[in-house]
Order: sequence, then structure tokens, then C-alpha cells
Amino acid sequence: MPRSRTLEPVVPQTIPPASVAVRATALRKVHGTGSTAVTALEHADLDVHRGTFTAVMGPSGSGKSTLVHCLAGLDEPTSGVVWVGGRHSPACATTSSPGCVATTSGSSSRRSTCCRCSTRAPTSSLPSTMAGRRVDRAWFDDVVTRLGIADRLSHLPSQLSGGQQQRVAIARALLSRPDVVFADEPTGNLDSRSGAQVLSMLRASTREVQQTVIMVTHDPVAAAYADRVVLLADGRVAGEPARADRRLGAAGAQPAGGLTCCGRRSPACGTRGGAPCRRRSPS
Ligand SMILES: Nc1ncnc2c1ncn2[C@@H]1O[C@H](COP(=O)(O)OP(=O)(O)OP(=O)(O)O)[C@@H](O)[C@H]1O
Repeated sequence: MPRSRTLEPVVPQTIPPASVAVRATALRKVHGTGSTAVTALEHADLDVHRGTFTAVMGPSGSGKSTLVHCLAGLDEPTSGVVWVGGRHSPACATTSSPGCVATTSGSSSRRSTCCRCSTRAPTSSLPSTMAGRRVDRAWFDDVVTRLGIADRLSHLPSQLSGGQQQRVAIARALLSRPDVVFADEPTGNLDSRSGAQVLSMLRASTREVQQTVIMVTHDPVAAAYADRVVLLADGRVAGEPARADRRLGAAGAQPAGGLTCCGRRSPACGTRGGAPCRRRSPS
């Protein structure tokens, strides 16, 4: 007599329309096994349209990083389907953590690149070719200027600050004009001015070269740059705040006038995962 076994639910595999850059259907991710298993995603569904900037927010542990890693192919879902550019997104052996920027491009959507890892390469200078293609010079100049690293291109990684390395990683992600950019707390190591440069650049890339950007953030100011905010709770998409609510949230997070930013990472600032504190302390 055949033994019974638990089957994962069958997920309908309808190819998304061309306007959808990334689709997750019934995504489930369980980290670990047995008594240590943690369900990070539980039936998460999401469509992200081409040329849009989406921020993923939610409480600590709600599954934001896991979602983006599964979408980017940096982690393998336990069940469910991910489509990137009309193809299934396979898992990549690379793992990443906040600060990672992963990209996928149409021609190579079966491969994700973790640009945080790329910054460990022995040279910091941004390449003149990426994936065998020469980088467009005007786009190169535009990206490095807007990210404020034009005068750092000949420096070794050891000669760059953490924030500059972070911006080099972001430049790498954007230079090859990938269809989709996945960013996990991309401004986590940056001061507010550099953070604004990065966020403006990410937003510009959706407007000017139709890239799709999906960014995990705890920071309502960062989220205010996005076209859309997706809230996660307990591994599910729990809703999307209306624009007016988001503006209020961002305004509430702005430092009060007459004070100076403490500039430290602090649990008191209400963020987690190393995001810089944006509160201001009395001067
Ligand atoms: N590699 C792992 N092994 C075991 N559990 C994990 C692993 N990665 C994440 N988890 C767990 O999965 C859940 C979701 O984690 P995830 O990092 O996706 O949440 P998050 O919303 O990004 O959190 P945070 O905002 O704190 O970074 C958490 O309970 C976390 O402890």
C-alpha cells in the first residue's frame, strides 16, 4: 500500500504579462528544518510592474529580506513560483545580507549578481565592460557623478569608506542597465546626503532607463522615494499604504529643526539591521 505524503499546494503557473517585471505567486520559504525551522514567507503574492520603484517595508522578521532574496534568485523558495522578466527565477548559490544589491537582466535573467560581493574584488575601479558588453560612457559618467564617486574611481576598496564602497556596489548594479535591481537596505551604511544621492539615482533609473527597482527598507524617508510601498507582516503581503499616509510617515521621520543628527546606529531610532539612526539629538 502506498505511503501517504504531504504535498505542497499546486501553484497556477500563468506567465505574467509583459508589463509585470517580477511576480511572486504563493511564495513560501522555510529556513532550516525540524525543531529549528522558521517559516519566513507564508503564501506571499506580489506583482511588480516594469519601470517602477517599490519599497518593501514591515516589522523586523516579517520576511522582507527573505522575499527579496527569493525574488532575486539569491535564495530558493520552499514552494511557490517566482517570475522575473517572464521566466522562472532560479536559485543562486550566493547568499546576501542587508546592503546587498542584486541585479537581473533580461538576457541573463537566469543569473543574479550580488554586487555587495563584487566589491570584495581586488580592484575598486568600475569596469569598462560588464557581462562582456561595453558600458555606455555617458551612462557611466552620469551614474558615478550622481552617486558622488566620480573622484574615487582609481581607488582600491581599502581606500574607500564603507559608504563609498556601498555606492560603488550600487553603481555596478546600475551600470549594465539590468531590467531589475533588488536592493536590501541600500542606504543602510550611508549618511543622509549619500543616501539621498542613491535613492534619487534608483528613482531616476526607473524613470530614465525603465529599470525596475525593489528595495527593502526600514526607513520611511527612503520609502518616500518609491512609487509604491508594500508592507509585509508575518511573511505575507499585508497591504500598501496610500501615498498621503506615506507622506505623513516620511514627514514624521524627518529630523526636527534646530537639532543635529546623532549619526549613530541606535536601537532607539526604531530601525534594525544596522540602519543609520535618523533621529536628531539636541545640539
Ligand atoms: N538563514 C536563516 N536561517 C534561519 N532563519 C532565518 C534565516 N534567515 C532568516 N530567518 C528567519 O526568517 C524570518 C524572516 O527573516 P528576514 O530576514 O526575511 O526578515 P526581515 O523582515 O528582513 O527582518 P529585518 O527587518 O530584521 O532584517 C526571521 O524570523 C528570521 O529569523
